[in-house]
Amino acid sequence: MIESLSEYLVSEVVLNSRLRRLTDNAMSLNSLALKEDTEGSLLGHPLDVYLLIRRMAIDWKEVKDLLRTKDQRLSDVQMRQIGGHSNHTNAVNVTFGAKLVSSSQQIITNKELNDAAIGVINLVNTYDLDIKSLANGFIRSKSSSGAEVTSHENQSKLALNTFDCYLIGKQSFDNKEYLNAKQWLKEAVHRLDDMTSDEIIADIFNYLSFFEQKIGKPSEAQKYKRLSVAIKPDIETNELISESKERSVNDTNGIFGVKDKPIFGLSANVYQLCRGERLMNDSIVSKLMCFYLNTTKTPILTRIKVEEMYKSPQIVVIHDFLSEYETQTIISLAQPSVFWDRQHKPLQTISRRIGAITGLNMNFADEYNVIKYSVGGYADDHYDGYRITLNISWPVWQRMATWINYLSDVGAGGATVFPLINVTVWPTKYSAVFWYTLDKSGELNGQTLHGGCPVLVGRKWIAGKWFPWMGQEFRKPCDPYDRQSRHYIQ
Ligand SMILES: O=C(O)CCC(=O)C(=O)O
Ligand SMILES: [Fe+2]
Repeated sequence: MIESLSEYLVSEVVLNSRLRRLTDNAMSLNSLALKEDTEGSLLGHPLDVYLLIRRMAIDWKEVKDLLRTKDQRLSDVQMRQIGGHSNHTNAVNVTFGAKLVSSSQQIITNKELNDAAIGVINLVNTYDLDIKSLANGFIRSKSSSGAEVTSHENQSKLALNTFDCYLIGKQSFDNKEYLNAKQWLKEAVHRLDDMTSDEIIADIFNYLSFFEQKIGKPSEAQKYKRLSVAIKPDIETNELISESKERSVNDTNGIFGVKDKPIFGLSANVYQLCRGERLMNDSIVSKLMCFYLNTTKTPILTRIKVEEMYKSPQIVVIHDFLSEYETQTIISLAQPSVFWDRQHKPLQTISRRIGAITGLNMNFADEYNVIKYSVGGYADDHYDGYRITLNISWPVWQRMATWINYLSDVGAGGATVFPLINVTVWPTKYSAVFWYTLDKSGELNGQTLHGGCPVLVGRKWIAGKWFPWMGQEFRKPCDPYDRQSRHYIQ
């Protein structure tokens, strides 16, 4: 669509500068998005993703309107694909960025724009990002322990404008994150220009007046109110900013600025773990070891580097497990995302190594499940098996263990976290993480709850392999009367 519109515009020579600017912006963002699909490295910044969606939602609507008034020939211009992303991989996309990519049939809707704003808010909350820096295109954490991604390549190509900060501020308000909302709206004020509509300016001042009133600064509130009314005399006053807004503030037990809505996970420590804070007791940490695995079972195994992340239930990271060739093979075969690995030679070799390390029978393992997370993509906390009790029959499809290969490095974020035992596993290309979900008794180990943190910068590719219970009874026999023992690798 962008290309056909552009051709049309060039031929008409009736362009005004506004139209030219809008199309130029969209063209450069569009080529960014297209490049991303083939090279996998662009659109790796939250603002690039947000801005692309905004351009599609807002600017194109404007282009369309401008053209309509100029020339009815717009109807000849095919409103075809946005972004041209039809050949995206079939891998699961748990992300607001990917939503854009897959919704190529239609003009992006306001709902998608709001989702993009929510994506930005989620990242701000999870990684405790400094809003001022982010609005300027930099990713910087407020706290010293948080994500610190300040290198040049992690700066967005474009900073946010008044409308963006206003939209994200309003969305934060709806999420009851009032302090963040206020900060976003202040950023909106800093960016006011003659492109901003009076409607929006008045609304920003109206919100700010409301915030100042709430935190007990009536004179500041008055100041903003005057500004707001000067622009739009008929604007609702503070007191009337609407019943629902008033009520939603009271919902937070009167504490102004409380973040009461986790985006994923059940507990606050999920966020801390995602940010890389160390929460594990020193006494537990001191017992964790790194070692070379000795096995004579297969000659392929020479030096397998194992790092214990937790003792019991045992969670281990296998460093440098895959080669570049093996990694690329899995990624290229990941269409469709589930496939039989037995036909591919490199995959057979990988399987033999996994079998030798874990002691599991690979003939009964699931196929790889390859997942690509884009910026903002995450996996909610979950167990890989079902909670069942011993008095009911043992389903053979119950999952017993999980192996995850990390197929990429991640610019920032994207850790795999176990919030109940304070374990953070950082995704590093070529490495793998492994744990048993079931104890020796056959019961699910309640401490293996885990999730994937939102990707902050870049991409995260993983290939997961689950092991159903069936087929492992001779390798890892269970004992329903042993309620203490766990399974271990080898
Ligand atoms: O993305 C992650 O790090 C975890 C994914 C996961 O737990 C799963 O696919 O079952
Ligand atoms: Fe999982």
